[in-house]
Amino acid sequence: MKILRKAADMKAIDKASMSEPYGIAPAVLMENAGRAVCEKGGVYVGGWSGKDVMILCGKGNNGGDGFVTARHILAEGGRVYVYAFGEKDGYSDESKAHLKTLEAMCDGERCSLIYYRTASDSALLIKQLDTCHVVIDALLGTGFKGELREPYKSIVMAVNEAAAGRHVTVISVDMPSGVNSDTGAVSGSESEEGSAPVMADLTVTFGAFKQGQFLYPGKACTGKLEIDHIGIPVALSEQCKEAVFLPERQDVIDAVRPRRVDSHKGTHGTVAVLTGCNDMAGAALMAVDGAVRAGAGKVFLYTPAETAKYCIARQPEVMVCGVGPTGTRTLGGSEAREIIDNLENVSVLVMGPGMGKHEGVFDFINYIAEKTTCPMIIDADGLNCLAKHDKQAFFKKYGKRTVITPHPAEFSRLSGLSVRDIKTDLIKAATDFVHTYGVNLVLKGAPTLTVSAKTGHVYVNRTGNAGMATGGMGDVLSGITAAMICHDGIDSLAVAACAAVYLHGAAGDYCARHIGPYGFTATEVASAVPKVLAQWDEARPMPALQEPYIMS
Ligand SMILES: NC(=O)C1=CN([C@@H]2O[C@H](COP(=O)(O)OP(=O)(O)OC[C@H]3O[C@@H](n4cnc5c(N)ncnc54)[C@H](OP(=O)(O)O)[C@@H]3O)[C@@H](O)[C@H]2O)[C@@H](O)CC1
Ligand SMILES: [K+]
Repeated sequence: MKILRKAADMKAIDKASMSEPYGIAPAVLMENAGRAVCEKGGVYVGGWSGKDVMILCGKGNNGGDGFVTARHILAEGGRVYVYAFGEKDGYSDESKAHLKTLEAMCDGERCSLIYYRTASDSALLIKQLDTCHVVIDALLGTGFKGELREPYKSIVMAVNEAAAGRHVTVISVDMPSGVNSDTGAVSGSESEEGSAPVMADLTVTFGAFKQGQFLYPGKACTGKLEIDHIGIPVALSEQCKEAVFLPERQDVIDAVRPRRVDSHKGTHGTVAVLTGCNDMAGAALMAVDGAVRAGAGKVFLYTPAETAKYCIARQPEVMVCGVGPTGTRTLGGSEAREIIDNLENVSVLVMGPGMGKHEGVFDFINYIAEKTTCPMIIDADGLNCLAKHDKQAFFKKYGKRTVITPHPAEFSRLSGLSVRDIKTDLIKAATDFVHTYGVNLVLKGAPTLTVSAKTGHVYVNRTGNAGMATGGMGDVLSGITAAMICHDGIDSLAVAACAAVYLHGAAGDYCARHIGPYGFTATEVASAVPKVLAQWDEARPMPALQEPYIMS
């Protein structure tokens, strides 16, 4: 599974590479970084020969990578215009060494080096932009934070205009300048006069992916993303204490193992969805649909007697139980007491979707939690009611066996943070909450994050699309999550939730491909789940029991 890093992690890895026992010279990592940009960038632009390339080098080590890139592009037949924004003496030793070599190669024809100082340098730069084919953005990497300052602000604006108007290709070194590598926050979002970040066509990153390349809005600036390991020792790049992971398709396929051929419905768990109110039967039906489609062995729906009328026979595979006497329209404490004995053999509970905002919801959930021991998924109205009660006490008792699945507005109510603050540093908001309350969290959005209460590990999901930004998707996800918790071979709530989120997004992607970019429904996403599972089966080697030599 790929690991996403922060700037501080990269600094520590960089330092450890240079220290005992490895002792890699800093100039070597920089050399490898610059060479990687030339190689991967060359493939992207169809070779450097005959290309005019502007290389913008900032004051830090990102700029140093730019000096090396220039030398390699030159060797590949490109013409380079290098702008250095730092003072010669202000660069790090390794950047200085590479700058010195580049300086010796300048002939004013194929290689020019301009120390950017005044407005006249800016005029020259903007004029040269007109004729360049490619811009290499080595202004700012992992060292960037806040808002772009001048002169970068005006230069980045000119580069973006050239890219939009003249189709100049922009290749960013490590990070698009103006994107925070930890949070994905971008320059220009805080004030109207702020400057937008570089909009890269390609970003070549080093050693590890950075968190900000996978979080919006930074993700939208990154373009195609390539990685080069630049010779960092594997043991260092694989260290994963408190890591943020990027699960890939194969990771999820490995976790969601195929069913045993001799399995039966008892092997695949019993899901009880306890939810619904008044006439809000849709959310409950979509939650059970998610559980059925993702393979739960048996699915029960316990819903108020009045709601049950709409649910019975809508999905014949589901056993619908109306709770309370005729006329019961909500679930509260007395309804919980009525059904508790039926929940003895349930493998996982789902509560919250379409449950309503009345006071009884908390009594219901609290009583069920107290009298059961199985995993619970709490979503939507279940979360809104917890936000109003003593969530600290609730999660202290039940957090470890609970998965909560809020969207940002629900998470805002739970955490007390504004939606804006949550989005400004999504990973911090999510991990702080899990550290405080000790509950497994699925924070829905683009991207959805899953955080494990047990390990603190964060999983950033890559599947899904904007067509899924519509009602009912979260209800379906809660059902899929329940089925994944029951799935034979998955023994961690966080891994089950992470697999469910990936599967749900992949089913949404299937719908976007086969139905349309949007306009598909949550029910259609649930129906696409078995199709994605079939694709995963095709990607696996044949199960041992079906191999011909055993059959004969
Ligand atoms: N394994 C590794 O880690 C390796 C890393 N390598 C490379 O090093 C890069 C990290 O280098 P780094 O630490 O020198 O930081 P970097 O991104 O050049 O920026 C520092 C400069 O940014 C400036 N600045 C900050 N905010 C600003 C703003 N808002 N607006 C304007 N300026 C702003 C800040 O200025 P100051 O605030 O100090 O005045 C300072 O001058 C990394 O991304 C990768 O490319 C490779 O060489 C190989 C191995
Ligand atoms: K950059």
